[in-house]
Amino acid sequence: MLLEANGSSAAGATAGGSLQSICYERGSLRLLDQQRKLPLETVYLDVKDSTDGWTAIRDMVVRGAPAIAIAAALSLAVEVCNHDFNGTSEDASSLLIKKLEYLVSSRPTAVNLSDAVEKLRSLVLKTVETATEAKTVFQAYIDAAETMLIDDVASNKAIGFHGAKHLRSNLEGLEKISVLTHCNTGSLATAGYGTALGVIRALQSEGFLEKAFCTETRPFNQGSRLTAFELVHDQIPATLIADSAVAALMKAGHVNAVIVGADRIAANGDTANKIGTYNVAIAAFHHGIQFYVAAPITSIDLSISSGEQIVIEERSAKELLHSDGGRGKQVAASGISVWNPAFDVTPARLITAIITEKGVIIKKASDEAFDIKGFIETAK
Ligand SMILES: CSC[C@H]1O[C@H](OP(=O)(O)O)[C@H](O)[C@@H]1O
Repeated sequence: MLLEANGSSAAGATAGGSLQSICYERGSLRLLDQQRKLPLETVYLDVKDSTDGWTAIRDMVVRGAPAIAIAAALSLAVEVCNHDFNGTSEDASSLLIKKLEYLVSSRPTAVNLSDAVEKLRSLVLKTVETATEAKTVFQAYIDAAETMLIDDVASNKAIGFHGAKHLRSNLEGLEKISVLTHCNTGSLATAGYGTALGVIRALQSEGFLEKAFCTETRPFNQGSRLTAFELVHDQIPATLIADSAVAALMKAGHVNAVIVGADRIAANGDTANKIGTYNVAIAAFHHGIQFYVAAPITSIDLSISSGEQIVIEERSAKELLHSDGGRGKQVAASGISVWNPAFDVTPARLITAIITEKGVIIKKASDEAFDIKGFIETAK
């Protein structure tokens, strides 16, 4: 059961004054409850084990493709760190793999979770080949899970660097640019700094950002509750708009580029992201506005050839029937049916380029699809 940590932290600012959704030290994991109204309600929940981790991910206490993967891995790390275990190294391996397979069932669309689980599973199987004690297997697992937390921030800063550099060279003639983003892809969706919001942070730090526009991102309101909070916290010039105002803002000439995150990118570049992203991409295409996806390589799923194969999570009707992403008062009439997909797929032909920590993936002029496999092979 998720318990509120005694005494919530200051308004979300933790290590180094930056916002963090994941507060971890060996043996202890606390997650910022992102169902709440940030920054008015800043509550951290204690996560004691993988069951708490699964619940926190399913309930979107923690959300965001990279953050989901890291929270899952660390929830199991605190479980094995704090529980006595009397089995063999083989027993430890079996326990970890069983718990990892359970964690991956918490949310289906973001590939980062299954990617992290597969990497950790392989590490456990390799470790147990030579380990003579259970604690050796557990220690290797904990070290690997902690490394994911550390590596993610560095990855996001590299995404920010490559993204800002690419936009500055591809939006020549503009002293500063205004960028629109959808959902939340910042420190509250990752281990810190963010992906698409990381590019916005990099543009701001280089003096190239005029303004960031963020959409509310109904029905969970990641934009109005989370992205607006991050932008205000970092004193980045920003304006919040309704999802339905995107096309009008573009038509008025206020948007120079769009940058969004990703939950799963297929081998051809088709990208699953928060519901509403496809709408934004169509509007950008109609208005001749560059549309960028920013994501770590761990968001790429080369096992699927196109977005048709991406499983789209459908969430509770309550998120639409009630206010505040489902936690508030009822607003829609009882008896109305609801369709509430949490993601949609933007076809590669509507995406200008994909910004990763290894560099920017572009299409050959005439192509509608990306050669992502080729990029990854050369980026190694
Ligand atoms: C860097 S976060 C990537 C991605 O995850 C978000 O989904 P959710 O809030 O449901 O976890 C959103 O699609 C972001 O773009």
